[in-house]
Amino acid sequence: MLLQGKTVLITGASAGIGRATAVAAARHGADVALNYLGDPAGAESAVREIEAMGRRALALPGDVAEPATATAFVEAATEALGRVDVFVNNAGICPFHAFLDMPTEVLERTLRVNLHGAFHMVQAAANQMVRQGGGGAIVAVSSISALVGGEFQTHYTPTKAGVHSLMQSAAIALGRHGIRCNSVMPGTILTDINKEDLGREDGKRAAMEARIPLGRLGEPEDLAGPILFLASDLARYVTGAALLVDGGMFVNLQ
Ligand SMILES: NC(=O)C1=CN([C@@H]2O[C@H](COP(=O)(O)OP(=O)(O)OC[C@H]3O[C@@H](n4cnc5c(N)ncnc54)[C@H](O)[C@@H]3O)[C@@H](O)[C@H]2O)C=CC1
Ligand SMILES: C[C@H](O)[C@@H]1OC(=O)[C@H](O)[C@@H]1O
Repeated sequence: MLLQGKTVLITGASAGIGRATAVAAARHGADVALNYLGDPAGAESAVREIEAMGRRALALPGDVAEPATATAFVEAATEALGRVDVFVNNAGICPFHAFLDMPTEVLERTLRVNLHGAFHMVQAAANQMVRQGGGGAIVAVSSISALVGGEFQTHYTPTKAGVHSLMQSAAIALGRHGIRCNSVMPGTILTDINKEDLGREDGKRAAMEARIPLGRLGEPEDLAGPILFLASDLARYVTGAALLVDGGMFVNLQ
């Protein structure tokens, strides 16, 4: 039990990595507040799964691109669950698009959800942790894409580098309050975000798989362990760090 009696808040938790992490946190003894957008069925099924383990859970809708969502989420979660021990910034989008004709609205939406959303959410969670005292842990879902490029991700990869950078700077700003800030960098994980891209007929999925020394694409549950480790006291002296969770894809140059 890594998070016995702790309260964990997670954004984008109705599906994929966020949902898997929410359920795993409950399995490790935490009560969980889930933010989501546009998928009430996914969020409610996660709540039921968590409650079946005897933990408390609540799902709150909200678009992380709106700054007001952050304070509303943290306030509602704190009122319902009492405090915020762990915050996981996970919500994100990746609408694959070519660079030369990237629509401004696609660029701006991606920046607002992935980067501005992360900033406002982390700030709101950190303020609650400072108010209540006792420290805390923040884990952001960055990406291998913070380190390497993608032809159809010129709007997306800077947001993932930005999230990683946000954790580094926040680690300095919040260390005096006992709040640790780290990021995970997933490789390619099978979720809704890339279902269409990996289904391309030019063999994209096979090409990605061939780069991975462990021989398979990731599953959402592969991220839950590393995120919970960074959130837990096992990582009590880890802050400002980034953990690649990619089956070895990044180091596989040749
Ligand atoms: N799947 C992958 O290969 C990788 C994913 N990531 C990151 O992992 C995070 C989670 O993505 P996945 O689980 O893969 O995708 P997903 O599409 O399964 O889950 C994304 C979640 O974020 C929510 N969301 C999207 N926009 C939102 C908004 N404006 N406000 C609130 N919630 C919103 C969705 O409703 C969903 O619950 C993202 O930040 C993504 O960039 C990073 C590296 C690799
Ligand atoms: C959406 C992509 O398939 C996924 O997201 C990332 O951050 C990495 O680029 C993965 O391949």
